Amino acid sequence: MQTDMPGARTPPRNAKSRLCRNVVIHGYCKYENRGCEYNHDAGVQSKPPSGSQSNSSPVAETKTKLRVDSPVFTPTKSLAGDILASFPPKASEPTVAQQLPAAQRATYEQYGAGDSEVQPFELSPYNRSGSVSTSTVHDPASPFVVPPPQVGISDLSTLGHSMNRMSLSGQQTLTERPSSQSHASYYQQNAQVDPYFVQQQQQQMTVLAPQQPLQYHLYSSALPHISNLHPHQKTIHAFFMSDRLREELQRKSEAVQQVLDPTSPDYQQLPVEIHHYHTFYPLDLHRDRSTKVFGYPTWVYKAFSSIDGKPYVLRRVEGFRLSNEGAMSSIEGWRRIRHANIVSIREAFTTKAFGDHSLVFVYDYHPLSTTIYAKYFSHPSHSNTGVPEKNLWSFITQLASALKTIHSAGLAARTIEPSKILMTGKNRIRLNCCGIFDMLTYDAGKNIPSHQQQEDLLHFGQLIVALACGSLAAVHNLPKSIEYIVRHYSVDMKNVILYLLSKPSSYKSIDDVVTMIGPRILHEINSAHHYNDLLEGDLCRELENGRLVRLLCKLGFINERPEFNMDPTWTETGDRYLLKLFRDYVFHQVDENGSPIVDMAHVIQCLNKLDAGIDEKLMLTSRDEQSCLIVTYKELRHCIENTFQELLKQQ
Ligand SMILES: Nc1ncnc2c1ncn2[C@@H]1O[C@H](COP(=O)(O)OP(=O)(O)OP(=O)(O)O)[C@@H](O)[C@H]1O
Repeated sequence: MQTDMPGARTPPRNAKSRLCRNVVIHGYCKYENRGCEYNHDAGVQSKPPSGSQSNSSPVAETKTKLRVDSPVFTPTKSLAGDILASFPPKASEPTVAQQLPAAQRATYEQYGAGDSEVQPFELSPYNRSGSVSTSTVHDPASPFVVPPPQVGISDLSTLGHSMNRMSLSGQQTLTERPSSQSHASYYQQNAQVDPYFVQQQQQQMTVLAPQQPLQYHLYSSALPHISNLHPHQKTIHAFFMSDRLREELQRKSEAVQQVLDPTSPDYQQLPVEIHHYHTFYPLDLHRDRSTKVFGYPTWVYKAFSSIDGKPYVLRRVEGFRLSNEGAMSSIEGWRRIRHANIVSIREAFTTKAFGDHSLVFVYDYHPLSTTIYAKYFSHPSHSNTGVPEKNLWSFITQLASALKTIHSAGLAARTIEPSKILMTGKNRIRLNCCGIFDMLTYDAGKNIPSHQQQEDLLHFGQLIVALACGSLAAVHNLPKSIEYIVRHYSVDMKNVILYLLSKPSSYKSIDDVVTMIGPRILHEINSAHHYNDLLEGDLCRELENGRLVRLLCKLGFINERPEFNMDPTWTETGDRYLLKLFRDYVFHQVDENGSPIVDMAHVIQCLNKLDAGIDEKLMLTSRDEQSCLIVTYKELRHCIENTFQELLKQQ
């Protein structure tokens, strides 16, 4: 093996006919005239064919092979300069900053990135295509705006944080903003407070791109049927959760991120912030305010908390003036209840931010949920199609479980009615709006939970009758409805209904219902465990991807870093240079026509091998195709670990 110190080892006999490795790596050998025995005429070395990034081609194998663990592998600065010089930005090409959208460019220049004359990195093809956009996505037919998918929760919490800071330093508190003041003028007034936030708002207000449907199947399109796979072989689908689940989760995430179109009248009317909640988004889309459940008009909004950045549901009871401060304590018992079939309540407060006296209840937000009413009773086509018995038993089991917990805590649900039972997934229901009645009808010492618990059981029975008969009117003609149920459902179902509808008595309790439905509870547990297994299987597949994402993040921290430790050539030297070539090897391969090879399987395979640090060798070729390096994944893994540690130390 060669070294750059002549005499360190005795050169082989045929040294004169072998190209000096210093010439290959550095472009010159400083020992050329000081005793180095090797050939320094680079012209004798044949140029490798173009497109030679391919994995171990026979032609490439004949090139000079270098190992990463050889004593010399730190190209001098001049080499780094050469490498950069071989990729000069074309004068006619727009600079990095010029290629960014205006808003991003401002940020880019603000951080001084645009100042440096030559950026030692190129824009990736993704940037060039401009496919990554920060513009707000807008459906012309809808007053609502869906932020682009890449805006994550972290972005939302940043927004919340910005708002927080704004409220801390602003002249006027946000909570009591006069309703006549528009959002736009409010932001203009506060422009000096938080330019970042205002810039974001202005961008949202002016850049309303047409809504693009989310592409749910970007990385695992349907495959032809593949049989005879070896046990160790996997298709690309095996690395991702099922399409159905992914689509569902993405839709939910989209719903979480949905915000109001700033130009819509709704947006102008809503307060910017109440308490520590901001970014209000109405969830009840029908305009007529019903008072039939609570006796007051109610409004439901999704909003984000600036304390934890999470979305919550704020239910506003309009025009309710709280006369007894003690009523607030009635919420305490509810706050302690955590149950899979009850929408958890977080807090309640009064506000005048809507221009009236309102009482606001804060609940957990369950994206894309609907109500039993909307699902089974809102459409004419729903009538007379009762819920299948299997599903009905599942609902009964879930509600009985929720009621058992509520009654055991000495409380009563008081909201067992179709529009207040939330469906948060397939056959998954949750009791909503718990605790509201307790506060609205608070009369210290006069609330009688046992009486209200009996009412809960009665309403429970009425709900099952309505669901079984497919009509809300079924409860008004019970004999006929029971007759229908006897014909279409099991005897057990009839018995449970009759028990629930029987006269209130001190012996009637949810415990009896739980005993009656015992076998169905076992069935429900079994189904829940099956579903749990299914989800765990999906999670296992994604587990591997989490590992690869961590690896990709490390590579991202290292690759193309403009400078490190005052050294602008840092990424072009030593271990980092190898990692750069590895990145090209994984992502930037081209075929014989120069077209990009977009092969997910290759990427996943390479990253898995890198993560495992196996001994398999691969050949990396420099971008000018003048040199190639044979390294093992194990060595590359060391490179990543060492370099990443180096970065961490400088934090
Ligand atoms: N905790 C929650 N998480 C997610 N969405 C919710 C939550 N609570 C309510 N919603 C949504 O808000 C919508 C409106 O709720 P609401 O209770 O007002 O129902 P409604 O059918 O409009 O009843 P009403 O006629 O009494 O106003 C529901 O359809 C539901 O999708």
